[in-house]
Parts: sequence; structure tokens; C-alpha cells
Amino acid sequence: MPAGTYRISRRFRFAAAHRLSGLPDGHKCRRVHGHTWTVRVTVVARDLVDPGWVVDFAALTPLGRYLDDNVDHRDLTEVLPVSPTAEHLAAWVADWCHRHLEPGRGWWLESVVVDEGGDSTVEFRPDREPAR
Ligand SMILES: Nc1nc2c(c(=O)[nH]1)N=C([C@H](O)[C@H](O)COP(=O)(O)OP(=O)(O)OP(=O)(O)O)CN2
Ligand SMILES: [Zn+2]
Repeated sequence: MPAGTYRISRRFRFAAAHRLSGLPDGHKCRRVHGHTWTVRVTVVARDLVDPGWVVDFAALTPLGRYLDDNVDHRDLTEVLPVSPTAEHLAAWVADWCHRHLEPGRGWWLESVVVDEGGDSTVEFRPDREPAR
């Protein structure tokens, strides 16, 4: 096989409201409004494990359950500890993945991409795999 890295990703969708209270009066995003958000999580590995994969896609399923239970049809302003921009949401999801998924068997989180349903996306890439 050629040398290289493998990436697998999984996409999660949810509907949620937010407002960005730090913005100037009159900015539309100061008002409560909603999006159908998409979060794409990508993990990477240099070597495959049996039966020849980075990790079972199902290893990422707990994130979907967490988002369904804690974020879907909620106000992100009340869920995140910081202003719920797409940037902060991406970093918050990355933090959750580091604490609740189980990288360390040769695969690690590469990126979290957040899409608010329009034409723009935000990507967060953690600096490095956290120590275990
Ligand atoms: N860098 C960021 N910019 C903006 C964010 C953000 O999280 N990070 N968020 C917003 C608002 O959430 C806004 O609701 C989304 O704005 P926008 O992409 O402009 O969405 P629209 O569909 O309303 O796009 P139009 O171009 O106005 O049609 C804003 N910016
Ligand atoms: Zn918005």
C-alpha cells in the first residue's frame, strides 16, 4: 500500500437557536434566530487496524447521541459556556470529542467543521492530540 494518512468523517445535523449578544445594536445576529446546523467530525490515522479501517464509523456515534440529547431544538446560547458562534461551537465539539470519544489507538481528531446552513463554514483543528 502507498504511504499516507487515512481520514474518516461523520456528519451530524441538528436544529438550534442562538443569538450573538456581543454584536452591535441592529446586527441581525443579535436577535434570537435559528439554523439547521451541520457538524462534520474528521479523525485521522496513519495505520489501519483490523479489519482494515481507521476505526469503526460507529465510534463517532456517541457524539450524535450527545447532540440529539443536549443541543437539538435548544438555544445554544444556554448550552455553550461562551458566545455561540460557529467557531466556538466547533471548538466546543472538539473538546467534547477529546473527553468522550476514545482516540489513542492510533487515531486522533483532526477537525470539526460547522455549517450554519448557509454558504459559510468554520473549521477548527486542534493543535495536537491531547496527552492521554
Ligand atoms: N465568522 C463568523 N461569522 C458569522 C457567524 C459565525 O458564527 N462566525 N455567525 C453569524 C450568524 O449566525 C448568522 O445567523 C449567519 O449569518 P450568515 O451566514 O450571514 O447567514 P445568512 O443566511 O443570513 O446569510 P446572508 O448572506 O445574510 O443571506 C454571522 N456571521
Ligand atoms: Zn446565526
